[in-house]
Amino acid sequence: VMATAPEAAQLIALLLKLINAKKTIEIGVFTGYSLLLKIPDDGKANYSYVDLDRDAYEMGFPVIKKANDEHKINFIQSPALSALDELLNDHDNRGSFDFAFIDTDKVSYQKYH
Ligand SMILES: C[S@@+](CC[C@H](N)C(=O)[O-])C[C@H]1O[C@@H](n2cnc3c(N)ncnc32)[C@H](O)[C@@H]1O
Repeated sequence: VMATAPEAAQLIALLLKLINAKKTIEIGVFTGYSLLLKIPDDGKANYSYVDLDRDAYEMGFPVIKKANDEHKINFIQSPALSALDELLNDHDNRGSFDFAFIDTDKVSYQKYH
C-alpha cells in the first residue's frame, strides 16, 4: 500500500496543528496527500514535495489544483539525498523546517537525518 492510512494522516494533522507548523517537507510523496492540505496558506510554497517520480506528481496534480493548493508546493523531482543536499546549500533553509515526513525507501532513512 502506497498511501498513508487515514488514521496516521489524522495523527500527522494533529501534530502539525499542535506545533503550528508552517514550513514542511515530505520525502516520498507518491501522488501527494498527507501533509499537503494541512499546512496553513500564507501564499508561499512552504511545502517541499520530494519524489523521484514525476508521473506520480502529475497524476495527483489535478486534485492539488482543484483544491487550489498548487502555489503551496515546491516540487523537487530528485532522489531524496541529493534533494536534501541541494536544500542545505541554501543557508536560509537550515533549521527552517517545522516538520518532516519521510516515507520513502526504508533502508536509506538513517542518511536523511
Ligand atoms: C509510500 S510512497 C509515499 C506515500 C505518501 N507519503 C503518502 O502518504 O501518500 C513512497 C514514494 O517514495 C518515492 N521514493 C522511493 N525512493 C525514493 C528516493 N530515494 N528518493 C525520492 N523518492 C523516493 C517513490 O517514488 C514513492 O512515490
